[in-house]
Amino acid sequence: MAAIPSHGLRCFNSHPWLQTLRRNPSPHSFPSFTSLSVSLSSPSPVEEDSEESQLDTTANPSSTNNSKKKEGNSSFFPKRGQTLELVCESLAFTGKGLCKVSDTGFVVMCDRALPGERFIGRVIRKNRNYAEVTKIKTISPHWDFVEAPCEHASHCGGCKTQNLLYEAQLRAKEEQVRDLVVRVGNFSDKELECFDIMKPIIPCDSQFHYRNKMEFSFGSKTWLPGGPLQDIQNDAAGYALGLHVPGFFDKFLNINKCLLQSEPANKVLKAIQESWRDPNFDLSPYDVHSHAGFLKHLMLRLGRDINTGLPELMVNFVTSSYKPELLKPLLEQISHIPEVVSIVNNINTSIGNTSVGEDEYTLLGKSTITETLRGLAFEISANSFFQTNTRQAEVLYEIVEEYADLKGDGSEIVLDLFCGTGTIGLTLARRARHVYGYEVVPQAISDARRNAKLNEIHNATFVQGDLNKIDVNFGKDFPKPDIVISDPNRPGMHMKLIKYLLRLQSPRIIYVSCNPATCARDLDYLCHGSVEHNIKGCYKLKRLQPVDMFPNTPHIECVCLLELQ
Ligand SMILES: C[S@@+](CC[C@H](N)C(=O)[O-])C[C@H]1O[C@@H](n2cnc3c(N)ncnc32)[C@H](O)[C@@H]1O
Repeated sequence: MAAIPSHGLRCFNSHPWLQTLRRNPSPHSFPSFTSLSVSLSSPSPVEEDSEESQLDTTANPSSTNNSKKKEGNSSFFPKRGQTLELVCESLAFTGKGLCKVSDTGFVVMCDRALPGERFIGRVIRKNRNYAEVTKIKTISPHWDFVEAPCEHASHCGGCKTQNLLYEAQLRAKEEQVRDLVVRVGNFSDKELECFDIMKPIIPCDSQFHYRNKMEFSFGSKTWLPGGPLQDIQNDAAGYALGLHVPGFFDKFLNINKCLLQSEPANKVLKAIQESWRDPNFDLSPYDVHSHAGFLKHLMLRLGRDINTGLPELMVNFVTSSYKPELLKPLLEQISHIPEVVSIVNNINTSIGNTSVGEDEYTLLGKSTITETLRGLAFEISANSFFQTNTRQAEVLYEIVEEYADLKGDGSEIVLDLFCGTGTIGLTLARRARHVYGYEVVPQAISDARRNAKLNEIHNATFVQGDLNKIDVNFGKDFPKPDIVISDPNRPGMHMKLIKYLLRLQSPRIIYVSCNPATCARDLDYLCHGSVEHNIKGCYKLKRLQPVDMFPNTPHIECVCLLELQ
């Protein structure tokens, strides 16, 4: 397993602002996790200003800053719509650029501002102790600039850091994890360092084409970068098939090719792009305002044939009703592509934006695809969770196995919480007495059970259930585990589960996380407790391994090893 040298510590020390923020937590310091997450979870999108035409011409940006200097640090708070000249100091958690207003130190966050970049931003949102701006003009570029290979890179919500050198992306991610573990998790830099807890981030060998699953949305209005919405309703030329414009549920950037997904997936996307607007097909995109229209999402998922190792692709059309005859012409365009082995149709009649259907029909080929991970075969259906970067998932699971450190004599019990299709539990089952997996999605549980059979694993039990709703009876159906694996999705663990784990006192917990902020919070609860929640921590953080599963995006994965004190 390749690891790059630890940039984190070096970089951390070379950023005096970060030290200052920690030493001097003032109202103008870095936005707290809580305030940041509030603003993220309840965004009130403000239209992005379009380029310089929107610039406040009555005051040049530097004079704006100068006039504010006179007001003094404590009273400085920018107004909505105000323009500021800013320099991005670092990438904060969620991938936004963190800037400070000169002299006042007031913190401003800007999407797509990268470290070292000098730019003019307009205030679009004010939070308790920081503001958010939209970039309207770059004055000088960021450090570590590289040309982004994708034409959509500067607008698409998928890749936000494509034009940042990969080593700089890794450095920033490592810094963010360290920062959150210190600020939110209440671990000291010293203990992370002295006890060799935090490991250097593990890079991803492929920075493109690494995603095995992409979900594109159909929309009735294409958004063109820098321009107004193409408001030509009912005109197929204005229809979009692509990704959401960041922060907007109703604007779509039309995408013909995505560099994060595989070549076979791009072949399918191209074939559909070239045909779905054909008026003879009578296909309409679903409109999120009027709730009229048929096509909602196109999900493309890549696996491999477990015998030949050849790629196999699932195409999932999510539609608002079941009208297979309408999809027929599209099927004709893609069924000849050799990698396409499964075409399914999820029917989602809700007005929400989700791609999970209430009903699913197999229109062509198989209802699942397969993939091989750490020597085991897995069947994956359209709506089951499966790690989206297969190669890096192998790296992640190898770390989990290392941290689990099973004796291999078949004496130990493993509890796999948030087990998805059972991938982690099944890779450990070979060396355990029994694995118990819990997961909320019924389809994932059936996949997990089928996967156990497929691999002739007979010592694994998978149970469907909501881990946010456990009661005092949870845990009565299985023996006390020696090792708990917990791999929640972004919101992290519910307090009920934290309390259960603190009562359970299993010797070892391996916490796999795709959100370092909630991970840091949960580590704090498990290790230090919380007066507010009336819990006493009883674990010690032994290892924290960040893994880059998602190059060119702000997402970070971590594996943490906790031992009972
Ligand atoms: C990050 S995935 C991990 C899956 C699996 N460990 C893996 O590596 O493939 C999180 C899983 O938690 C499940 N999940 C989310 N909320 C849940 C809840 N409240 N109770 C149980 N499972 C939940 C999701 O369906 C998903 O399969």
